[in-house]
Amino acid sequence: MTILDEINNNKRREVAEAKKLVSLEQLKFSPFFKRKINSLKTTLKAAGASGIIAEYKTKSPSKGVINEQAEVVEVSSAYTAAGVSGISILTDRQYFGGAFEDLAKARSANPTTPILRKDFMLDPYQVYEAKAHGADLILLIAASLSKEEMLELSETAKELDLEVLVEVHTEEEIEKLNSLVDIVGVNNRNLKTFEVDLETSVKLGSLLPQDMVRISESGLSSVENIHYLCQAGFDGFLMGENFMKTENPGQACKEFIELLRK
Ligand SMILES: O=P(O)(O)OC[C@@H](O)[C@@H](O)c1c[nH]c2ccccc12
Repeated sequence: MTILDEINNNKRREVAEAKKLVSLEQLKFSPFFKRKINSLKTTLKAAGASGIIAEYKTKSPSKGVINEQAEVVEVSSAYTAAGVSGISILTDRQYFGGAFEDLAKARSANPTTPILRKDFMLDPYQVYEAKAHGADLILLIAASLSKEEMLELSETAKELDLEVLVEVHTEEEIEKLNSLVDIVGVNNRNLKTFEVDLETSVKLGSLLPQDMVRISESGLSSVENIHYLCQAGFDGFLMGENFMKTENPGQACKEFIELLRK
């Protein structure tokens, strides 16, 4: 069994429990259901966009504890002030130390920044959870879902006016895309082995539909990485650990974007 299988099995149990505690109807009472979303697709294509999507993540299966003292409102607000194009908030508690409250807090602190709910989505119920806690977009990991499941989850997202980011890591997974997908993310990290290779982005990027907004995810740590991927046609760059492993992730992000703009 791979770590991804393990995470997904745990997620199925969590979702079954959550459904017993909070019904879909109850989730719909959240005031966040009434807000209009901030489009990541739009901010990534805007003139002068940094393209940086900064992630809030305190631990991970590949690195263990990354940051013990970070505070989500402080970090996410600093990310926005630094000029990010979007923010990614981990909501998986078991493996990534995340929480729904982190998402809701980041939302309230950053009313105009696009925010991704980063989790392992397997059930339409989770799309409602994302909406109820203030997300603008959801992540669908192609390695975990069939083409049919991806379509069903994409349809639910569209019903709730959420954007859909699909993560791919292999050529075969590109076949699972559908017309409701807003953004494709190429994960440089193999979720089965944790190995990171930027060439994954370059190779799969060339196989994606030309007009598809695309981002490169994981293992990015230098301005050179970003320039390289920009030349390969990428519009966005998802960075977590590089900022979160520092004492002041917001400041690290600010300095990075300043360097990028030089
Ligand atoms: O911390 P990094 O190497 O900069 O990576 C960020 C992000 O890409 C990574 O956290 C990630 C990519 N896809 C995921 C799917 C689930 C959880 C986490 C992820």
